[in-house]
Amino acid sequence: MPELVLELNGRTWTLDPSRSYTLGRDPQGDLVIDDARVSWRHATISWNGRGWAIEDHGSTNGTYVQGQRVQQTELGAGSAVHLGNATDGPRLSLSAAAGAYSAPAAAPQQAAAAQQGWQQQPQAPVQQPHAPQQAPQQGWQQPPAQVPAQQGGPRPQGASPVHGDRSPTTFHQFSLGRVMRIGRALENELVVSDLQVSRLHAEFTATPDGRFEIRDLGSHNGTYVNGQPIAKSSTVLIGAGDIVGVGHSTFRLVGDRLEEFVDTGEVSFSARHLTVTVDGGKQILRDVSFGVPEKSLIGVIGPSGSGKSTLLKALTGYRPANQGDVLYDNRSLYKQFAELRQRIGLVPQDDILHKELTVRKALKYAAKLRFPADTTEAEREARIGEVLRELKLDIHKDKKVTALSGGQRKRVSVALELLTKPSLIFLDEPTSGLDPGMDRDVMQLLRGLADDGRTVLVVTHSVAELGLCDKLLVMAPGGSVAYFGPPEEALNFFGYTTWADVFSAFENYRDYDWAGRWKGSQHYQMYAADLDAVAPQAVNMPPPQQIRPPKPQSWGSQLFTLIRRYVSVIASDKGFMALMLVLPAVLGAVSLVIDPDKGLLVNVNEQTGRIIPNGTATTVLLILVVGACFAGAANSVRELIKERVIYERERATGLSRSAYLMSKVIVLGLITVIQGGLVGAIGFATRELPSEGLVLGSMVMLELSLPIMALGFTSMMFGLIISALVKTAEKTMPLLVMFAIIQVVFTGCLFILHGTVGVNEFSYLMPSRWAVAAAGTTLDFNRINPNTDDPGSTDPLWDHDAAAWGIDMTALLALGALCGVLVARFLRRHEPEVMRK
Ligand SMILES: Nc1ncnc2c1ncn2[C@@H]1O[C@H](COP(=O)(O)OP(=O)(O)OP(=O)(O)O)[C@@H](O)[C@H]1O
Repeated sequence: MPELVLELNGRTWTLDPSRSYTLGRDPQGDLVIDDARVSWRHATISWNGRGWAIEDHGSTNGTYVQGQRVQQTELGAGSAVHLGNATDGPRLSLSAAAGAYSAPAAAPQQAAAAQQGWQQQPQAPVQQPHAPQQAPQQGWQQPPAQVPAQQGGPRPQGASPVHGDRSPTTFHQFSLGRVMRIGRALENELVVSDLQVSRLHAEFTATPDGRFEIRDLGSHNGTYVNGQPIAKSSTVLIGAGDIVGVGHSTFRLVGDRLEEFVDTGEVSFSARHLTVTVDGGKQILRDVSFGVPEKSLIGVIGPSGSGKSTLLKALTGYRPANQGDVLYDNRSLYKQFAELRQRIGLVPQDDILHKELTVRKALKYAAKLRFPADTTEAEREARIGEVLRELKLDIHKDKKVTALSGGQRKRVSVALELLTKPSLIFLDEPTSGLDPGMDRDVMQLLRGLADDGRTVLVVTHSVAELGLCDKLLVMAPGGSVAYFGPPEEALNFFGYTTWADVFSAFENYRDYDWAGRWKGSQHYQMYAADLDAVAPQAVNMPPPQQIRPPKPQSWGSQLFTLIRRYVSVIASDKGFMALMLVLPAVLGAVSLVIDPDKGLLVNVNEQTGRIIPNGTATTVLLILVVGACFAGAANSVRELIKERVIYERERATGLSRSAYLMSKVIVLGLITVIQGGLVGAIGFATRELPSEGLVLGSMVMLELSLPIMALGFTSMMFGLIISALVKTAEKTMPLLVMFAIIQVVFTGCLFILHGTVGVNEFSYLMPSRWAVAAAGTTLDFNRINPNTDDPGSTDPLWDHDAAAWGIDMTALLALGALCGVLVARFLRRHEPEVMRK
């Protein structure tokens, strides 16, 4: 095979045709060219079977042969190539090798290069793919060869890079007229061992007329073509260059072969010109660009309000930037959000765990919600075991999350995100509130995660362990970049000895042009200039229906899991359970002290035949109604706010809003209805009641208790509204008290509402009004509590007939349903922006 000798800056390499060579500023590349005009991964030189060729990887400043910018061209002895500039960019001269290729010959050159400061990757043994065997009768073939996905591996002829300059992991050969099914199950022609993939996920068909199709087989996590999801069970034609995504794998057609790329996490990541503008035109993130190679840990620091959280939201797509792009493995995150979102893990500042559960249970429910419905319990358990071992949590797995230290708890949050093997992990202040030892522990954990083949970005306030990061991004007031580069050079860059000084400078010179200082620096030239050279572009996200996350589980299955998890959480909190019983019992019992010997019947003066108002009945009903209102609302008022962070994260991973809400309504509804029953049973048990009800005949006590139970339910729904509206849990208590007092006022027991224009109509919005009315129809409230100001006038809501009882109950429950609709709307406000559909 013909070798080529490459000469650059007076040094020479004998190129081996069995591998390719990456050129660029990336220290991990084969030929490292430290020139700002050269891109991080600029180009690759490889033997294509016929000759040597150079291929540009979309470099900013271009690759030039004979003064012409080239994308891909063949090279021969005597060729000269300039990188970054046609005339004075670094020049590669190529000449024929003197003798036949011999592997040892390369070694001394490598050693020499290393001594001279040139970094070359050790020449890892690379398996050359064998010529694929054509076996049409057998249909699809298993891969003829496994090629390690690493830089510098051989690339098949004619293929252009899809994922940076990574090489395909595997090739699959196929023949016309055959079908190749992809899935997790062993019976597929192409088995993908990835829990994100359904057992029978999709199938490629090579039609007899030479076209190729991909058909989704009703997969849980979706099949994607060029980052866009295809409809469930639909078929789409694919052509050369189209990328089909299935779980962590992507496939591309090259001739009659299918190249498979498996995302093992070792992918590059960059942000270009990210700018976020809020209503009113104010920019809160300004032109942020940075990029890192695979396996990087990036620290982000900056003073309060410098846009760190905004940046995190832009990078994760939670709140996409208005301008710029985020490139994941050279693919646009925004354009291909539907597919790439599944590769992102986000650990918010607050723990995304139910603290009452044990570590294992918390992970079990998370896995059940995030993995496709067709994963078995054993598969999920196995993955949980792997993650627990990886994060050294297996000894704590049966402990409740509350019993763990802050650092361990953070580990569990990370473990939860790692379940689905994300390649990019973002953490928002994971060490806030931790002592210095735990801070180090968490940062070392992140270092390990990056080293194991992931890109990890951590926003932090703690500067003690920044040295563990590969790169540091310092944000300046106003949301612009003040520095990006190695952490050890950062203080020097700012000219201070401590970070406290740097932050003081940010504070004292808020209007200083920190971004201008950064852009005028050498560090900028070295670490960000080439990313910035691409013109900023406006963000055009696909329509919301295309970026909706797939629902790995059906609605019913999500609901079932959520109910089980919620019941587990409640069951593990014995104090709460006891309170739920004691509260209605006490509220019911206090009504017994009110004129204990008096009943709830109409008082008629036997001599005169006139009706005497029965104050005991109105007071008892008032107390029971207030008890039910209070118990119902108190159950739910903290429910959504305390789980908001968990909800936000789970919503981004495909949780259904309505399934979530319904799980709360069912569990809390059941609890409040039982509590209402208890309040009614205690309150009415010792009282003299009418002998016949209007609807349930002799079951008068039940007929009277049903409005109390329904009131408990509707009050619980009001509580959920409060919980969905407030920003902090502390605000719920005053609102709960306010709600209960308003209910007292509008019961109709304290003053006559009927006939008071405006007030009466307003009272129709109050659940207590309808509950008192429904019980009042049975007790005949128009006679128990007659309108003395306007004798003879009666309240139609209190009419002593079954129809009035039915209307009152319907109105009460309809109010509850209306609250449900409102809660769903308010919940939407707390979802990642891309989820608000
Ligand atoms: N939706 C919005 N509308 C208007 N201004 C906003 C909005 N979101 C954030 N801001 C403002 O943008 C700036 C950056 O906010 P951001 O939360 O990203 O800062 P931060 O660096 O994360 O701060 P901290 O360290 O305090 O969390 C702040 O001044 C904030 O008030």
